[in-house]
Formats: sequence, structure tokens, C-alpha cells
Amino acid sequence: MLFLRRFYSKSGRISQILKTNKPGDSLAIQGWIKNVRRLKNNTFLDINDGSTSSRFQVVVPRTPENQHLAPGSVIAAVGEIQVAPNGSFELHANQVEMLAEGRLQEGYPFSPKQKHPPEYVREHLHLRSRVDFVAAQMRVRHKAQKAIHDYMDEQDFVQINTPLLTTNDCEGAGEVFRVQPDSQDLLKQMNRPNVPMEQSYFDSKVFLSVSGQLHLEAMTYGLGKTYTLSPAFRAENSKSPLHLAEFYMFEAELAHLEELEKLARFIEQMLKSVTSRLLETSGEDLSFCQRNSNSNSDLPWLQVPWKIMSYDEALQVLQENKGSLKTPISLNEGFSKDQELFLVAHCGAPVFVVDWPVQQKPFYMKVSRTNPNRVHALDLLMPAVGELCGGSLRESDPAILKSHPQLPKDLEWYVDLRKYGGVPTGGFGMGFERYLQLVTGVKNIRDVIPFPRYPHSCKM
Ligand SMILES: NC(=O)C[C@H](N)C(=O)O
Repeated sequence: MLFLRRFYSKSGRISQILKTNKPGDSLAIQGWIKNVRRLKNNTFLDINDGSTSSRFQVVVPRTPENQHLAPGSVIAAVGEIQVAPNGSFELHANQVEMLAEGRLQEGYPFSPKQKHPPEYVREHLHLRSRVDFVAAQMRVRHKAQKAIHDYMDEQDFVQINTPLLTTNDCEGAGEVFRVQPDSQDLLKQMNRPNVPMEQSYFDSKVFLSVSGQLHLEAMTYGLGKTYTLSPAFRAENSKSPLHLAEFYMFEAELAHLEELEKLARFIEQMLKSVTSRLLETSGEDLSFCQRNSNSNSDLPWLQVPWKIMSYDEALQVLQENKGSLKTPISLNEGFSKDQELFLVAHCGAPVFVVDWPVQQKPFYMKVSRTNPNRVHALDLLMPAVGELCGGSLRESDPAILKSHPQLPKDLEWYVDLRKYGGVPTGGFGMGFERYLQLVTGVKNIRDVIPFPRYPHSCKM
């Protein structure tokens, strides 16, 4: 009977119901009971179905049959939409069916009454989507990807699926994971019994990609504007709340790009536009995540113009303020997190640090023709997270590229790109999870990706 009524009533996800229905509509919903309040005549159930961080109130008569309704159970309810005294919609159910008994069974790690700290929730990766803040994060993540794809599509970029198996270490930093078959037996099956284990992707040395940039560049010489939003892997033994061994990187390459400032302004425009869309599509979830991480920020960087500052100027600011820094300044490496955040605070806005010392940056960056000690590179520094994007004009002269002492072997093909109809190009990469941390205020990067991989942790 209930089955038939469910079939004939309008049904939908709660997020849609809240937008499209009107009082008097008959409705069927399914969801998890998050909370139960029993008053004299009625029982009030807070239901959530994973589509929104709002809870939807279902009112059922307080009868002996309804006594067993408890937090954690899954129900289907059929009834009529009415307006609650607080003005929001609620369902007055005339029938309720228990679909699954509660999660309050022995061993279930989360209590509906308690706010568990993220570290605890993370210990139960396979169950954590049931925790409200994790579900909200995942919805924001989905909508942020959609906003990026929509924006790039409107800007006429072509999405490229860059490979995850590659022979290059794009950054030359040696932070690569090598791919090998599991055993010598497999090598034998590949008819390569004598290939040394370290060259064992059939007959070459293969890594998990640290960046899709070089492959994107290859595509850009035929397509003009390309991007990817792909996994990247770094074998960096860092326990930092800003690093993962497997993360997603949004990277773009543009042909006919001759000025670094144009690249900076493109990044600024893109981030402001993508974030404004995200606020429109996910405002409620974003606020929920911000409240949950005690970081109520109205993202003031959306409203102000971003600054551009040379590396030399940035260094001078830091040197003049040595006393306020937690870490010593190094001339051989980039800035530390506390120095990056100091520069952002000093500028009162996000800042692009440009024109970096050549020895601090990888081989593919364009050397300044007026100052060979500098490359046309940028780092975008943002509040809370520090470096969010890195980018550069790419070296366009095959001869300069070939003579670079750090040019990896086996990258003849990369030099070739410049030989045949080479044009000036440039591009950038942005750690997608860092971006999510920036907009949601979540402190630990492990909480903005469904299944985090970091040193000594690859559960499931
Ligand atoms: N596509 C990029 O410019 C990102 C750069 N290759 C990096 O990994 O930092």
C-alpha cells in the first residue's frame, strides 16, 4: 500500500523539494533520521537525504507504531507539504515506513548528539560520508569542479585528459612514485625476464604523474587553450595539513601569451568568477563548512583588486620585517608558509609574486631576456593557505631550453614542440584541494578529499 502511494506521489531529493514544491503538494521522501523530538500528539523527525545540509522536518502522529523511529534509521514517508510556524516547509506524513534500522547499533562510531572532531571522523573513512560536515564538503567539491568546467568551457578551453602514467618528472624535484609490476612473475609474463625491476613498466621507467603540464603543453600547440583537472602524485614525506600524496590539480595552458601580467589577471578573473558561482550554487553548504571549521569568512578577496609584486620587492618586505617572521629567510628556496601569509597580510589582498630567481624554478620557465637571473614565473599567495597557484611563461626558444642544465633526459619531444610552429605559451597549476580549503576554511586538507592519501596512510 505504502509502496503504491510512494509510487504515485511526487518524490524528490530534499534540496529540490525545498526549491520547487508548494504547500498542499503530496510528496514522498526517503532519508536518514538525524533527530527525533516527541511532543504530546506528534513526533517531529529531522530528515536528511544527502542532497543538502538543511534538515527537513517530517511530522508524524505520536502513535505506538511510531515509537521505534530513532536517529540513524532510514525511512520513507508519504504526506502533504505544509508550512511550519517558522515559515519553512515540512511534511505532514500520513504513512511512514522503516527502510533500515538505525546506525545506533553496536560498533557505529558516530553519535547524532555529538560534534566529533575531524581527526576522529577521519579514522572511519568508509563511514564518514554520514557525518554532516563531510557530506557538505563533498557537495562543495562537486560544485566547485562544475564551476571550473563551466567557466573554462565558456572561455573556449578544451579539457584534456592528461596521462597518469608518465616517463617525466615535470618538476624535476625527484618527488615521484615509481610504477612497477608487483612481481618478477609478472615481468616474465610480459616476456621481459631480464629487465631490471626499476625499469619495469614493460621496458622503461615510469612514474605516477606529478603534473599534467608538459602533456597539456603538447596539446596546446594544436588547440590553443587547454586545461585539465586531474590527479597528481607527490612522494613528499610531509605531514602538513596542506599536503597530500595524491591530490587533484587544475592546470591550464594558453598559446600566444607573451606577458606574465596577462596570466596573473586571467587567474584572478577565473578564481573570482568560479568562486562567485560556487557561492550561488553552494552558499548554504559553504556556510555550513565554514561554521563547522570556525572560520566565518565572507571571502573579502572577491571584492578587491589583487596585487602584483616582484620577488625582489617581496624579499625586501620580508627582510624589513624579519622580527615578525617565525622562519628565517632563505635565498635558495621559496618563501615559507608564514612568510607567504605575512606578504598577503602586508598587501591586504592576494598577491602574485613574479620574476623569480632562475635557480629556484624548474627548467621550463622562460628566462628574462633583460635579466638572465630571473624567470617569468608567478606564485599566487592567498589568505589562510599561502601559495595557491604557480605558473609561468614557458621557455619558447628551443636552443635556450636545450642548453638548460636541468632539462631532463628523454624530453626531446618537449623541445620539438617549439621547433615546429612554436608560439609563446604560458600556464599555471592550482592545487584543487587547497582551493577548497580556501573557500570552506577547513584546516586540514585531508577533510576536503573523499579518501585522503598521505605518508603512511593509504587506507581502503
Ligand atoms: N601546470 C603548472 O604550471 C603547475 C606546475 N607544473 C606545478 O606542478 O607546480
